[in-house]
Amino acid sequence: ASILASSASVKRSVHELRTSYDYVIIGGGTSGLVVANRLTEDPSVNVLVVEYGYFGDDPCIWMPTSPVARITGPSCTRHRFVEPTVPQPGINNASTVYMLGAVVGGSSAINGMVFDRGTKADYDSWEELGNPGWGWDGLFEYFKKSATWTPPSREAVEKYGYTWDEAAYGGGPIQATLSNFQWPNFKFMWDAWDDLNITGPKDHALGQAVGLFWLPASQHSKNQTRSYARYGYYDPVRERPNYHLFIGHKAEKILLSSRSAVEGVVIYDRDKPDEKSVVKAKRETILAAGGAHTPQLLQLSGIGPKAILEAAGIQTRVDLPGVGENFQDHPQAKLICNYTNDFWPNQGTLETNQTFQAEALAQYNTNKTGPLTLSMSNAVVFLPLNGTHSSPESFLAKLAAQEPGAYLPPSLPSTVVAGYAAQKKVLASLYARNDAAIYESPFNGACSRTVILQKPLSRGNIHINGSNPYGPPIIDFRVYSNPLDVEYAIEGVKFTRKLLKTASLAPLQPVELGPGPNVTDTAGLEAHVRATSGPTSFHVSGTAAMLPRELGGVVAPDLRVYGTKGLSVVDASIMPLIPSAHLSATVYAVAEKASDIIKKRAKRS
Ligand SMILES: Cc1cc2nc3c(=O)[nH]c(=O)nc-3n(C[C@H](O)[C@H](O)[C@H](O)COP(=O)(O)OP(=O)(O)OC[C@H]3O[C@@H](n4cnc5c(N)ncnc54)[C@H](O)[C@@H]3O)c2cc1C
Repeated sequence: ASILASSASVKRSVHELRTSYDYVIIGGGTSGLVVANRLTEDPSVNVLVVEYGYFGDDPCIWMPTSPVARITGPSCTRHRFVEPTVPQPGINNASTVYMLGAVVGGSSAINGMVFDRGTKADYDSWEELGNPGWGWDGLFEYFKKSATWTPPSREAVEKYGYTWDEAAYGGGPIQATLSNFQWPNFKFMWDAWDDLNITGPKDHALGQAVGLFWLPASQHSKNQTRSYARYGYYDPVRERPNYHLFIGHKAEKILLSSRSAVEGVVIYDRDKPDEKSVVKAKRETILAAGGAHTPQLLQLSGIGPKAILEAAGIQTRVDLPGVGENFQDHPQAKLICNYTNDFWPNQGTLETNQTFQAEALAQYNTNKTGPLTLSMSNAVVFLPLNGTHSSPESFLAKLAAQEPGAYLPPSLPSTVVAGYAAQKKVLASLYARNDAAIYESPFNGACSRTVILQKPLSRGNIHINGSNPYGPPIIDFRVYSNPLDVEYAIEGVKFTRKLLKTASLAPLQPVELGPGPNVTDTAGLEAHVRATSGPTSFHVSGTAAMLPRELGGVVAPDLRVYGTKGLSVVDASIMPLIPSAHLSATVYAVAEKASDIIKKRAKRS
């Protein structure tokens, strides 16, 4: 066990807890640890965090880059929820293993460490949907408050031409940087995008995340380890006597009074589900269990769509149809290719060549350099509809003509449909703009490309299982249920093909393997897209959306759950529309802002 894990604030048994706390936070993940840190800044306030996971001190957590898990032995399986998902008709009935962090630090402990923000237009659309103060101007200070920028080495800056703008960052707990290492074939891919006349901002993080740009990682530049919620927000304050972190315990449901005020939270040791206890908050109970488990907990507590609760035998306390609906993620389509004349070494070498792996590991362990300091990728293109679709006008016309309810799940309550109608208007304007991204393709030099759909029009849902309500939730992406998402995926693959014809990639002699150069008709491309797409980038969001209640909202702009007293949500589930970015930076900013909102209302009461 680590030294940190024996800190005074860590609790392992209910007998070590107080009878009540000012705040109980459910989930010691990305958002939960931010809010706990900020609330315990006031020594007169005490906070309990209930976290299902334990501390994760394994290399698969602290070392950057994903292939490394395979190199360094035991993977992070024990620090993950691996939730089943519903087979997806849109991708030939494939189902996916859905991973989420189940460890102190939550998904920030196991994610790909891409640390980017969406565009100004992304967050302004949240405000437009009825959330004053949640636009770019209202969030920017919190993006800065949560993150610190440290430049890479001077040598790397010169070699790769890295650019940034310090104005995008403050002095916050999460460390952002770029690796001192890139694969030799990387520059060719960067130049290939350049050949397509794609330019980009000096730093994406000032609200202009469109074009070709550097993609920071949440990484400590000095020792080249992951920077995440535990290291940034928990470890530095772990000795605060007013902060209790209760690990290895699961929150089962929230108990409500007859007037729907929170009376307590039922919890149990994750290995002893029959021995239940109740913890109580005097001021607020705060849900930070993440986009899949927050709606599950609400539903198990009787807060959710009546029909779903009834089917599971749960008494409805607050009929809130939006709980678990509006599920959004970023689906990934693929262009598969190979270089005939690749450089050695490359990403594939690290994945397959054991001698090279051993050398890379030694290099990392000895002086923190080399390929293992590079997380998923440090460069990306984010692009609008215009330029990535062969006929943006026809796409926009088809979108305008769609009935809002046409491709939503059947028998969806009218408020949720109304919410989607409102989103659709905002989405139509985002699709039409040149300063909002619809297409993403991150890269590190390898030939094959993912085309990540940034503004999916399909909506999924996460419901408790009628026949086993306390088991894992049912996760249904409903990927490609809206035919325009399939159309865009096809167009995205077609557009990406242009890369392979660029002068800059010519020396590497790229060969298209999937769909294959002969596949040019829509039916063939559609078959490829459906056979090879993944439904997720592990960006679960939107399932307890911050929207007006009459639009299927679950929380108000002050993050309190409609129809309840003393209950709020601070995690990725509150995002009404998924931003065009990987989510962690936004989750940190949201949780920073949430902390201020919660502190302010405590002062007033
Ligand atoms: C595999 C993967 C790769 C990703 N890659 C990237 C990336 O490269 N860049 C990026 O920006 N984002 C990435 N993301 C997304 C990003 O990490 C998440 O959106 C973000 O961390 C979510 O924060 P959260 O606070 O909403 O939830 P989490 O951080 O998941 O926190 C939820 C916490 O609640 C706990 N919990 C859940 N249920 C209960 C319960 N009933 N009782 C007690 N505790 C409970 C969990 O154990 C967890 O610690 C990735 C996510 C995953 C899973």
